[in-house]
Amino acid sequence: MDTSNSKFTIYILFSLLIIFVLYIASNIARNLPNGPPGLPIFGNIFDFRGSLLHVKLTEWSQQYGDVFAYKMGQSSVIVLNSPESFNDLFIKKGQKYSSRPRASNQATLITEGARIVNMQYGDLWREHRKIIHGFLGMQNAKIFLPYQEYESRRTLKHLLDEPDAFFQEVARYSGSVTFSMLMGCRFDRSDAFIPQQIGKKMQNFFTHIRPGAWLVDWIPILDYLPDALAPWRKQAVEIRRQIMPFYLVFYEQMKERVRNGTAPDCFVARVLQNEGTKLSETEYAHLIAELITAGTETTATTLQWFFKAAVLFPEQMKHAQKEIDRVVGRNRLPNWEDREKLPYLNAVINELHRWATATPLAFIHATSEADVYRGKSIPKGATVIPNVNAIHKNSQYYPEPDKFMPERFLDPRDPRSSPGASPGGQHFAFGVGRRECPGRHVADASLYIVMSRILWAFDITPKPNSPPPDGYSGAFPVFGPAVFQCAVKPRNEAAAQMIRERAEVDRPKEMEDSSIYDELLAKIQ
Ligand code: HEM
Repeated sequence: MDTSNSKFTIYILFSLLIIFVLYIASNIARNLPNGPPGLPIFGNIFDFRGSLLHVKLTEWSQQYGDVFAYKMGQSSVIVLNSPESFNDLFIKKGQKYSSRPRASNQATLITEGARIVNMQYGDLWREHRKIIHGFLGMQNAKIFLPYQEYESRRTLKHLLDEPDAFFQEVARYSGSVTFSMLMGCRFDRSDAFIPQQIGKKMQNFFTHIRPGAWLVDWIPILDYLPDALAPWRKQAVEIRRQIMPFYLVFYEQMKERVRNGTAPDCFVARVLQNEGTKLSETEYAHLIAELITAGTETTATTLQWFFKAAVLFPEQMKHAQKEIDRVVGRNRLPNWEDREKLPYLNAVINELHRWATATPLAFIHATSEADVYRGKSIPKGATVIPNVNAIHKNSQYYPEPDKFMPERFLDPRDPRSSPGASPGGQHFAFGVGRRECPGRHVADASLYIVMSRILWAFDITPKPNSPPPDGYSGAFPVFGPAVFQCAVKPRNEAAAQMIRERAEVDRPKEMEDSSIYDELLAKIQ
């Protein structure tokens, strides 16, 4: 090797050493919570290759404890993995921990800053949340009941006619409940076009707005490049163009019908008629997109997990069926009044949220002020991840976490309850604190009525030689089970007869059929 080459090598090694020392020193000076060591400049970016975020973070929680930090490029990410840290930070210090990450200009190009799910904590978020609460709050959620009641009977009929289509049918059910309320229209077929599209649009949307989806999210200096050298900006606008025209069809159509007096009585029409609502056109369109997506996908996914739980844990489902038969009898379907007499079924619903959490990381939070927690610094603007999955899968909080044990959610006075088997009878599937899911009461009622009736009417069993595979379908933040098959058979002929008799009666009011949108949607595909 000649001397100039060896001088160059020494120079490079020395520079790398300096960068490394500065990186370690800056981390020590920042006094972040401990966590996995990363690379200078890149942080832990390369640690996530080939693994799902919630799986990797749960692995790390076992190594680094209930509060740890890691680096994505220059940004700090704090991960909370225990009910105590959720309580201390999201609830007691909700003022500081209820924002969303600011890092992504890419996400802003896609959402136009108008989606509540990734809105900063502040006035605009409050305004959107107020409108949503008016629609979904505990009291208002009651106006959903007739739709849930009717659509759940339609689900029984569809399962009777096409038992293999249960994956699509639950998407139809939850989409139809949401659309009845939002748009005054419903879906009649399990393979209806709109619910399937909502699933696809949602995946495309979240894949590209989640923090870290783009390299520039983690290396913000790249954002100073002009448009000609930053093709990712054009890509973000293109993603918006793939998603928003679908939702704009519903918005524009309803606006027109409100104008000419032909709109059905529904939430979107009422919001558009309300002069007091202070949203811009863009915000309206995104609000509708948001509610359609959030209302449909999460509930549908939870119901897909329910079918999987039924296949894997037949004994627990038999217990629930026995309880339903005892309380309801075999001469009518379960109804709303039965709920308080069905503690085991309620425990099945809670355990379902725990065992297979549809949103395993809830949604990503960020700090709006700097803070100190357990002697460690949490910077202003840090990403904070509620790792619900790590709590739900931790045997310290839920012994034998892989088992489906509704007993952990029974009242401790119930002799069947397993003592100390859940922290305060709680799960965290809807998030906690100020960003907690505003749709949880609606979701809860949707799940109760359809699950109680499916268990009343059907036995769900494995198909010979096709056990459900492990793994997931979907993408951050909503994960369902990998597609599987099962047998869905009426428990007896009388149950099948009851399903047929009750399928069409007592329609809540004349709903439009979603096919009125088909022609408009076809134009934008
Ligand atoms: C089983 C069903 C559901 C699950 C598991 C679920 C779960 C969640 C979770 C984990 C969050 C994020 C909480 C956080 O940031 O900490 C959330 C937010 C949200 N959910 Fe749900 N959800 C469900 C149903 C619904 C329904 C039916 C609606 C509306 C019709 C809805 C509307 C929303 C909205 C608008 C937000 C954003 C709130 C904000 O950022 O302030 N969700 N949901």
